[in-house]
Amino acid sequence: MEAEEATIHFQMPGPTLTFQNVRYFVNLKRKFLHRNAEEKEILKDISGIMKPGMNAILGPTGSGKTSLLDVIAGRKDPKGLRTGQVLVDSEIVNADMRMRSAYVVQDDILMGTLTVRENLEFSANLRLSRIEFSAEDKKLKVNAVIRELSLQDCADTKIVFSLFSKHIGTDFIRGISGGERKRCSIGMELITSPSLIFLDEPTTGLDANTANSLMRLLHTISRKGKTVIFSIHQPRYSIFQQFDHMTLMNKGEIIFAGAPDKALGYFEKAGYKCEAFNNPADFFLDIINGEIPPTLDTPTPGLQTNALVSCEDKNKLAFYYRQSEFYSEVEETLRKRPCSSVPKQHGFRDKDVYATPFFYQLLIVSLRTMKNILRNPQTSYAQLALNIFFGVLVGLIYYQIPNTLPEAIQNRVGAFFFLVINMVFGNLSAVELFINERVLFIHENTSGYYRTSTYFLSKVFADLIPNRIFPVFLFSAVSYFMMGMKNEVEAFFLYAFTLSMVSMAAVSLAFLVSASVRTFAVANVLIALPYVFMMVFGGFLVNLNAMLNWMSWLKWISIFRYGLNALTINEMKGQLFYSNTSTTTGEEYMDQQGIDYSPWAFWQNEVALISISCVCMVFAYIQLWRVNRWK
Ligand SMILES: Nc1ncnc2c1ncn2[C@@H]1O[C@H](COP(=O)(O)OP(=O)(O)OP(=O)(O)O)[C@@H](O)[C@H]1O
Repeated sequence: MEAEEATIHFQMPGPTLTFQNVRYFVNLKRKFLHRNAEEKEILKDISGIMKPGMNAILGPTGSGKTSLLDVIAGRKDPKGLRTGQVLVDSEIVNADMRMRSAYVVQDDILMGTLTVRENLEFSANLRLSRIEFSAEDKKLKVNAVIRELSLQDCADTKIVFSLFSKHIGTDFIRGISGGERKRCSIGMELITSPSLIFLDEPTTGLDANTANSLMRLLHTISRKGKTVIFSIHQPRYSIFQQFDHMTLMNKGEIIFAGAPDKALGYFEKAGYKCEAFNNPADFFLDIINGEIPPTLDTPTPGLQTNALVSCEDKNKLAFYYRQSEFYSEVEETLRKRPCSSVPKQHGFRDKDVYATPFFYQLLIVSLRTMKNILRNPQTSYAQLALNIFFGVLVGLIYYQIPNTLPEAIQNRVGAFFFLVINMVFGNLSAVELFINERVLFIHENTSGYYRTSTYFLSKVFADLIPNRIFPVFLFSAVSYFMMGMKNEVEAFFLYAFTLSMVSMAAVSLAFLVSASVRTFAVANVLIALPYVFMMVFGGFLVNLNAMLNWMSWLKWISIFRYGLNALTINEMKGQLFYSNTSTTTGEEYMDQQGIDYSPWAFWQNEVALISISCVCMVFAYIQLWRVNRWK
C-alpha cells in the first residue's frame, strides 16, 4: 500500500513561478484594406510571484485570468509577449518545462468511448518512460490516481458525454458526472507526477458541492508541496478559504496579489469596507465591478493623497496596487531572483521531448483508435451496410449485363461510372475525421502524449484501411458477380483493387480537407467542389478530346478518369460484343474512346491513383503538423 502511495506522491517539491513586466498583445481582425491588424493589449505590464501551494487568479469575466494563466504556463503564442519573461525557479519556460508541468483545460478533453481507467492507462502508457516504469508500475500508478481522486466507483464507466462523442451520446447511456469527468481530467495530468499544475477555471460548470470537493482535492495535492495555479471566477467562501495566494485581476492588470487574509485589510485601507457575513471573493468582484463605492476618508499609507481619484484615465485599483507595499515586495524579490540564460523559444516544441518511442506510441494510439471504432460502431457499420447496399443496388440495376449490342457497352460504361461515383462520394464522411478530433489531438499532442506522425499514421492504419478499404472488397464481391462481369479470377481482383484505390484516393483528399479546416460547413464545400470537378473531367460526362485546351489539364488530376479507365481496360480487353448485323471488340471501343489498353497503361491508372493518395496524405500530414498549438 505504501509503495502504491509512493507512486502518486510527487518526486520533487513544487517550483516557484515568477513573471515580471509581462505585456501581452493579441491581434484583432484585420480591417478591410488595412495592411496591419489592430492589436489589443490584454496583459498590461504585470509582475507576480507564485509559490508552492494554492495560487488563485481571480477576477470578473474578461479581466485576463485565462490569458495570464496561459502566458505563465507557456501555452500562449510567444509572438504576443512584447516585454517581460516568465521563470519557473530560475529557468525560462520552454518546451521541456511545459512537458514537466500539467495543464488542465476548462473543457474536459477525454476519449468518450473509453472508461476512466482506460483513459488514465492511455496517459500512463504514453507519458511514463518505459525504462523507468514497468507495466506493473504503470498499473499501480493508475490505481493510486484513481484512489487519490476518489474515482473508484466510476473507474470502469465510460466517459461517453465528453467532447467528440457528444453527438453519439444518447439519453440511454449516462456517462460519468461532471465532477468525475473533471477529476478524471486532473488524473490524466497527475499520472506524470508534475510538481507544477495549472488549471483553467476548474470549478466552472460544477455544482457548489462538487466544486468544493474538487478544490479540497487540489488543496490536498498542494499540501504535498506542489505549486497549484488556477483561474477561478467566483468562488464560494469555503473555497476562498483554501487559497494560499490570490491574484486579483481587472482589465488585464493586477489590482492585488498576496495572501487572501491580508486582502480585506488592504482594501479597507483603500476605502472599501467588507460588510459582515459577505463573502470576501464576492466583495472583491463587487469592488472591481464598481458596485461598492470607495469611502475615501481613510488615509492610504504609502499612496499620494487621493491617488484613487487623481488617476482619472487609469485603472485606479491597479494604480493603487502599484503604490502599495505588496507590489514593492514583489518588485524587490524579482530584482534579486537569479535567471538562467536560456534563449527565448518560438516554436511550440524545441526538441523531441516525448517519454515513449515512436513505434510504441503508434501501437498505443492505434489500439485506442480501434477500440473507439469498435465501441462507436455507427461509422464502421454504416460504412459496411452502405457498401453491401450499393453493391446489391448496382448488381440489380446492371444485373447480368449481356454481350449483345448496344446494351453490352452502354451498360458496362454506365456501371463503371456508377461504381466510381459510389466509391468517391461514399467517402464524403471522411472529412469528419480530424475535425471531430481536432481539440483532442491538439490537447494530447501539446501535452506530450504522442507525436503528430504517430497520430496521423494511427488514423491511416486503424481507421482508413479497416473502415474504408476492407468494405470495398465486400462491395466488389457482391457487385461483380451480380453484374456478370468477365469470368476471370484475375479480372475480379483487379476490379476490387481498382475500386479500393479509387476509394483510398477519395479518402485521402477528404483527409486533406479535414486536416485543413475547423468546421464541417467549410469542409463539405471544399470536398464537394473537387469531387464534382473530377467527375466532370472523368471522361464520362464530357468527351475529353473535345474539351477546351486550357481546361483539359484537369483530367490529369481526376480520380474519376483513372478509375473509369482502369475499370474499362480490365473489363473490355479481350471481349467480343455482337448484334444481329455486326460484331465489335472491346479493344475497338477503347480505340474509339482514345483509351490506351496496353498492360502498362492499365497500371499507369493505378499508379496515378496511388500518387494522388500519397500527395494528399503528405499534404494532410503537413496541415496537421501546422495546426496552431498556441492558445
Ligand atoms: N485571441 C484574442 N483575441 C482578441 N481578444 C482576446 C483574445 N484573447 C483574449 N482576448 C481578450 O482579452 C481579455 C481577457 O480575456 P481572458 O479570456 O483572459 O479573460 P478571463 O478573465 O479569463 O474571462 P472569462 O472568465 O470570461 O474566461 C478579454 O477582453 C478578451 O476578449
